[in-house]
Amino acid sequence: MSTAPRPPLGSAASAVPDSPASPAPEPRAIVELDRIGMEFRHHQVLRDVTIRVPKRQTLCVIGESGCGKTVLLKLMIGLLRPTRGSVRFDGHDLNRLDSFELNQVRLRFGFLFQMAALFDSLSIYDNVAFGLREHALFDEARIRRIVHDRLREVGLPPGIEAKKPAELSGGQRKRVGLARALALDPEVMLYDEPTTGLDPIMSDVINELILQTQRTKHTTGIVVTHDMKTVRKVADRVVMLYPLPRLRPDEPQILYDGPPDGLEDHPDPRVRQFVRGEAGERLSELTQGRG
Ligand SMILES: Nc1ncnc2c1ncn2[C@@H]1O[C@H](COP(=O)(O)OP(=O)(O)OP(=O)(O)O)[C@@H](O)[C@H]1O
Repeated sequence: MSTAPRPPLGSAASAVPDSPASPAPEPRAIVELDRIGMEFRHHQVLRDVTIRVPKRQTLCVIGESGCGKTVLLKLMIGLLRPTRGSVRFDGHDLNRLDSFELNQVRLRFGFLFQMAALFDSLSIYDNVAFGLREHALFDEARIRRIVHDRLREVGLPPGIEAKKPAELSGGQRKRVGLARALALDPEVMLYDEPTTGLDPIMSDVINELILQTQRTKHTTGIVVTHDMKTVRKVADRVVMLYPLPRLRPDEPQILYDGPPDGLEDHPDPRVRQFVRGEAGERLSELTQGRG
């Protein structure tokens, strides 16, 4: 058995030369979900969902609580395997990768979790350095520079490095989480409800940082959010999912896929109600135990 280190996964699609006669190609998708179905012990959460995310796009995924948005993010990085359909990253079918290759793919993602998910017992410095050390890519002097730079980019002073997460505000913890997610220069950033629990000003700071990341680092962004201000500020495109229990079997689960400015006056009242935050029939449905 060979013990030689394997080269990093390359781009499968880039190996295909462009034909000079062919029309301008569609921007290449970096993340592709193709006819995904997802069930947990007979509880079906996603049905026949297809989403292609081109490089550098910022996609916001919206929809009622429980419709499967976080599951979608986990499928994209292979933390969950779909019951049906395929997930591809930069041309590679995640289902066909072994654990080494899947790890190589995950290195190309940054993930800002809902509650920032910092390690309480570690200092802020060690939290941001964690992934850099785990992957043993750099010496400590280089790690120190990267940690300083990332904390500065998210607007946190150097004095914060020695503190523990419990000493920080929610907004500061989110920014540390972002600094950590950006430490390895990811090509794709996944944000799971990045502004939940923050005041309006701090929410806007986080939205600005998402925009800044997209503009200066040219990352692809996938943002799961309930916050329509985030959608209006950062999205190039919006996908709205609907909870399966409230759909007919023949209805598509994606109610909307398009630019953010098409949401407000969309013909489907379920889309309009969601973006305007109107309860509509929901209160009576909930009181009748149908929600
Ligand atoms: N590992 C799991 N095992 C069993 N069920 C799961 C698992 N992960 C998610 N689910 C179920 O899948 C459904 C969708 O969950 P998900 O977290 O994706 O919803 P969401 O749209 O992100 O909701 P919210 O907006 O409230 O965060 C829920 O009913 C949840 O209970």
